[in-house]
Amino acid sequence: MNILVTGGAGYIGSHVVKSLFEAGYNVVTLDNLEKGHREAVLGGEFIKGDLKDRELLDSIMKDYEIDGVIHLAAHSLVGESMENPGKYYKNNVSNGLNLLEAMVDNDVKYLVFSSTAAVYGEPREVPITEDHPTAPTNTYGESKLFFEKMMKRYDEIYGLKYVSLRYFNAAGADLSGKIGEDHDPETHLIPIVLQKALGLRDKLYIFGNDYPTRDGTCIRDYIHVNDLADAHVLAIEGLTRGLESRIYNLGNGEGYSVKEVIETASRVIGKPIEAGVGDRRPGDPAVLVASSDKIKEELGWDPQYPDLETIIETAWQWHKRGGFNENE
Ligand SMILES: NC(=O)c1ccc[n+]([C@@H]2O[C@H](COP(=O)([O-])OP(=O)(O)OC[C@H]3O[C@@H](n4cnc5c(N)ncnc54)[C@H](O)[C@@H]3O)[C@@H](O)[C@H]2O)c1
Ligand SMILES: O=c1ccn([C@@H]2O[C@H](COP(=O)(O)OP(=O)(O)O[C@H]3O[C@H](CO)[C@@H](O)[C@H](O)[C@H]3O)[C@@H](O)[C@H]2O)c(=O)[nH]1
Repeated sequence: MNILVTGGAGYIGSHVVKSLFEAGYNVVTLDNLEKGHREAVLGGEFIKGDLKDRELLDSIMKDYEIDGVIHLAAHSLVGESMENPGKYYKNNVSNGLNLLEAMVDNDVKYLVFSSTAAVYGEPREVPITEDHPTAPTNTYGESKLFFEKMMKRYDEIYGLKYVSLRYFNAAGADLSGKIGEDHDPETHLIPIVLQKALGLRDKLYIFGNDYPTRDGTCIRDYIHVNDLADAHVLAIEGLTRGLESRIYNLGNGEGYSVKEVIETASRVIGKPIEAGVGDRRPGDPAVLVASSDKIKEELGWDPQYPDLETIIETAWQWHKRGGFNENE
C-alpha cells in the first residue's frame, strides 16, 4: 500500500509517518516545511511542496500509485485563527479542496483526516461523544468542520471513504528521542511549560483563571502523540478492509486544567515552575474532554501512554535534549 502523508514533516505527521513505516506501508510525505522539519521524516520519500499546487498533487498520486492519503497539513493555532481567519479558510478549506479534487481525479479512494476537538465548541456535556453537536468557537475549528462536510459530500457523490479523527490535545514525544514537538514560535501549553523550566523563556502565563472550571483555568484532554499515530494506522487499515466513512474522537477521557498541567510538570521535573496569570485567549472553550469509546470498540484502539505524567515525561526527555537542534 502506498500512502501519501500531507504535513508529514510536522509534529504529529512525523510520528504518523514513523508508525506507518513500521507497519510496512510505503510512505510519501508532502510538506512545504513552513512549520515542519525535513529531519523529522524518518522514512519513505520526502517531497517539498504545497497543497495548493494541483499539478504536483496529480503527479505524486500518479507517479507513486497512491492508494490512500493521510491529510495532516493545515494551520492549527486557535489564537492565530481568531486574528487571521482568512489564512485558515485558505489553507484548511481551499487548499484542502484541491486535495479532494486531486484524489477524485486520480481515483484515490481512502482518506484519513486530522480533525479536532475544536469542532465541538463549548460542550453541553463531557465527556464529548462524536454525536455531540458541533458549534466551533474559533475559526480554526470551523475550517476543520467545513472540510469534514466536504468529505461527506465527496463520499456521497464520488464514493470517497474517509475517517475523520477528531484529536484532543496532542502532547509528548516518540521514545526514540529522534522526533518530538518543535514549533517556532511555540504556542502549545506543555512545550511552553517545559521551555520555562529549562530557562529558555522568561515568562509563562495562564490564559485566564476565571473560567467556570474547578480552579478557574481551562481543562483539556491530553493524548500521547504515539497513541494518536497508532490510530491513523488502524484507520487506514479499516478503510482498506471496507470500513464505511467514520468520525472518531481521540483523547484519554481525563481532563486536566492549565494549573494541573503546570503542577504535574513540576512534579515530573522535580522543581517548581513559576506562572503568571494573563487574559483569556479568544476562541478558547473552557473544557474539552473526549469519549473515545467508539474507536476503541470499532477499531480496537488501545492507548499505551494514557497518563499525563508519562506524556509529560516523554516530552521532557525530548526538550531536555534540545529537540532537533541536538539531532542536527
Ligand atoms: N497539535 C494538536 O494538539 C492538534 C490537535 C487537533 C488537531 N490537530 C491537527 O493535526 C494536524 C497536525 O498538527 P501538528 O500539531 O503536527 O501541526 P504542525 O504545524 O507541526 O504540522 C503541520 C504540517 O503541515 C505543513 N503544512 C501546512 N500547510 C501546508 C500546505 N499548504 N502544504 C504543505 N504542507 C503544509 C507544515 O509545514 C507542518 O509541517 C493539523 O491538521 C492540526 O490541525 C493538531
Ligand atoms: O502559554 C500558554 C499556552 C496555552 N495556555 C492554555 O492551555 C490550554 C491548551 O492550549 P494549547 O496547548 O495552545 O492547545 P489548544 O488551544 O487547546 O489547541 C490544541 O488542541 C486542539 C484540540 O483540543 C487542537 O485542535 C489544536 O490544533 C491544538 O493546538 C488552553 O486553555 C490555553 O489557553 C495557557 O494558559 N498558556
